[in-house]
Amino acid sequence: MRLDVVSIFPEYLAALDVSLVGKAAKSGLLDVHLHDLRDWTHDRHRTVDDTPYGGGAGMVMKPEPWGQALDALAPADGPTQPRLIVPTPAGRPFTQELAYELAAEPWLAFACGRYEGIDARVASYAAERMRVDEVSIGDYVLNGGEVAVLVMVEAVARLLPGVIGNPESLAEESHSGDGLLEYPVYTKPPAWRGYDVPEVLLSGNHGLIAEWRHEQSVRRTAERRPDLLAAWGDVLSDQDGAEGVR
Ligand SMILES: Nc1nc2cc(Br)ccc2s1
Repeated sequence: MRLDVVSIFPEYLAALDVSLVGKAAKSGLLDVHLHDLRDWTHDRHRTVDDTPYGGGAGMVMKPEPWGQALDALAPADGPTQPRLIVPTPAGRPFTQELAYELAAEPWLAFACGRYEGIDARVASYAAERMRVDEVSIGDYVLNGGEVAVLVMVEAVARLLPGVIGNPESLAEESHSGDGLLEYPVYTKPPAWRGYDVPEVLLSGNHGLIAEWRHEQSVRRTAERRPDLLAAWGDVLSDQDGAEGVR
């Protein structure tokens, strides 16, 4: 997968060279290209923003640099086009489902907005030749799209075949196929500061363990994300809670 990221702070994306994503890049699974939007400005101050039409506080990112950046990294007469992702608080929610969808794309481009956002005509211009998704990573406002890109790139990259060691671990994560939150996990020692690992996990009875884990997932989802529980009936039992038996 090729990834292009355009930002006025490309150094913000240096984190993509670290850890799992960095390993994927070094192994050739990811081909990451960072671009400084100011490379497509032509005035002495390398201006990328201006005051908003219609008034209001803050500044808006000018369309010209973005248009030239998109034309440079994805020429209109090129053989293929990227899928353009524009992080914005006003976007569609970024979900695990969307992460899987993006992981299937051969080429993603990310446009990192700053200030009050990017002139709306840029997305319209881009949509003439590439798929454009304006995406939100949550109902809060950041100072720019760079952090959102780091979140989305990590969520997408880890789904690429060969990036994480044990693909089986993807199946049981929160927000994986069954729509439930992940069950609580434990490791040695069996007793720690007055907390014991739930007995069922030490039993070796894989059927009981699977049943306990499912019930814990449902319990957690009901407590923390009842909105996700719409598809599940009340299968909670009155077994010991996940905090362990004191
Ligand atoms: N939650 C989010 N906040 C922001 C702010 C700006 Br400015 C650009 C993108 C995003 S995504």
